[in-house]
Amino acid sequence: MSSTTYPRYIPSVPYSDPPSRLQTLDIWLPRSTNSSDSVWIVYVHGGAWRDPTQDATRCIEPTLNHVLNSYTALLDNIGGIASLNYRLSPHTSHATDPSTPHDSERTAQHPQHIRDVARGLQYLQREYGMRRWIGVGHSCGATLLLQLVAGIGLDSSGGPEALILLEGIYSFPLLLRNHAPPACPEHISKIYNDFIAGAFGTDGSVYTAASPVAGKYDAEQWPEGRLMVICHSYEDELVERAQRDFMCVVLDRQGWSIVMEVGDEEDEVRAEGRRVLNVRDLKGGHDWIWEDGQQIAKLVAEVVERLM
Ligand SMILES: N[C@@H](CC(=O)c1ccccc1NC=O)C(=O)O
Repeated sequence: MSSTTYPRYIPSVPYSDPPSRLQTLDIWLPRSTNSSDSVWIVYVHGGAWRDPTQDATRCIEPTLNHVLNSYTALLDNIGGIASLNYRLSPHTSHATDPSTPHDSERTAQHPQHIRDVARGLQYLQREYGMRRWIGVGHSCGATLLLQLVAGIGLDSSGGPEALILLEGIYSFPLLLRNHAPPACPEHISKIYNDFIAGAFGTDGSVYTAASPVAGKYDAEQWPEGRLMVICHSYEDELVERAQRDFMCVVLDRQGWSIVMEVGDEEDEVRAEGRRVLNVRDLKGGHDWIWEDGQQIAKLVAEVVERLM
């Protein structure tokens, strides 16, 4: 007879019916039972909605190792850690793994990505009793988490208590404008146009409506929201600071209290009804941030502690 031991890692769990290759998630459980107060961490990877080399397992691994090795006290408050895959958009020019037109896992278009993410979260709520949770998203993973709480491309939305947003894309029109010639070389501009068109089609009005900056983040739309930590590194060579600045303006207008400094007394998320937006600078290049994972683990530990 086999007994289940903890901590327990469960890879590639299908969350859809019928199951499919990328409608899966990885779960890490610290123990067999959870108190209803415990918080889940849900990671959503980036890769411009199309990069086959950025998946749920690989992208959370460095962060997960830091959490498990360096923040062990934290685990008492964590119900589980999950990392989501979602179906991707085409990437026919990928150097090592180009997509083919008949691969239904790699021909997705908005709102399929966000609907997959929402389905994955519903699965965790249904099958693992996930109640309280914190979303962590890198690049287009940050975009997807804001679309989720704003209900962009969804019939219903469901709420994390906090979001950690890393090097995210929040306005598609601004991203394309900031990567247009002559300031940006033609071949680079084409990459941005290609992945936005791959993920959202070629109708520019969709870009505006689907951008997180067009969403609502007030207490009516997202009642569970208490804390957002929105992060950017000046060394990010792919997503520019203006994306974060634009998102902060939108959140400020919708009643979020911006706190720039660590340990500022304004930063009191325990106060009833307070919605705090922390703006943080990270170090390192766009992908190095998740490849290294140390800064992400530290942020996760901090946010869990502040919510408890
Ligand atoms: N590695 C990606 C590129 C990528 O991820 C990216 C490029 C520019 C700006 C943002 C990006 N990723 C966001 O999720 C690709 O293969 O298309």
